Amino acid sequence: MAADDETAGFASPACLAHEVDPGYMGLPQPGGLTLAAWRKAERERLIALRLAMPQAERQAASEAIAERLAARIGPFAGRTVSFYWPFRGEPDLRPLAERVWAEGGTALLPVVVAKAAPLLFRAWRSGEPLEKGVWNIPVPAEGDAREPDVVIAPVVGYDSACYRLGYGGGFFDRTLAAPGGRATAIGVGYGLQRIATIRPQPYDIPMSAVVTEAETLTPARVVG
Ligand SMILES: Nc1nc2c(c(=O)[nH]1)N(C=O)[C@@H](CNc1ccc(C(=O)N[C@@H](CCC(=O)O)C(=O)O)cc1)CN2
Ligand SMILES: Nc1ncnc2c1ncn2[C@@H]1O[C@H](COP(=O)(O)OP(=O)(O)OP(=O)(O)O)[C@@H](O)[C@H]1O
Repeated sequence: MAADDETAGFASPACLAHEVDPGYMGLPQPGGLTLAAWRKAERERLIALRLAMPQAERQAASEAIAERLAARIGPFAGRTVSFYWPFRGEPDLRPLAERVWAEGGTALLPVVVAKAAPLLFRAWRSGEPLEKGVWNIPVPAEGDAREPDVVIAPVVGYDSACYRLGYGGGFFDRTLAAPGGRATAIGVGYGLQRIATIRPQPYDIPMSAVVTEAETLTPARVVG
């Protein structure tokens, strides 16, 4: 009854461990997998699903995503928007990066400086030199570090609360959590990458929106 529900003067229990996914502490999950093993298996499954999409479908979806993104972010003039060099079947948004330049904005690409460190961003426009960075990802060969106003983050998986599952490096989470960071993060992916929950952890930062070919999802509601 009510008396049993009383917290006896405490605003919250002394230990919040029960609110954290047991996998975060390395404990086994109900399904028998640790959080890390579950995420690894989900990543492999979702990347395979994405790669199985026919190229023409990925292309059409990329164009639809670009349109939704432009509507969500624009106008671009005077703003810095970070993109990414697509791999493993990620949506190709490079034409949108060109549009950002054409409309007076600045497109950036992320650079992995070191594992377990925040990303750095450099301006890049089609035709400018790239070099191979960590994991052979092409990155701008030169240029000062720039601060993005908007970070477009490709998802491996996402859920209805706009949490993003990435490749497991924690790069975007660290970048968004870095002191002085003020970027708006928008996740992008295909609808087939949606899962019931990414099993968010204390370090996971929700995206302000996730844009797919079919919808623009925000943590509170679907806006279009
Ligand atoms: N296109 C694109 N560029 C991007 C990102 C992205 O998600 N997409 N990133 C978003 O963060 C950063 C790179 N993040 C990455 C993180 C892990 C791996 C990777 O291949 N990891 C190995 C495992 C490494 C390990 O366990 O230490 C693997 O998956 O085999 C690649 C890129 C910056 N650039
Ligand atoms: N702000 C942070 N500070 C320190 N460690 C962090 C932070 N964010 C994430 N991590 C660490 O990074 C690791 C990977 O995180 P996670 O599984 O969320 O990666 P991801 O978001 O899928 O990867 P990515 O962003 O590279 O695509 C976690 O083990 C976590 O401990």
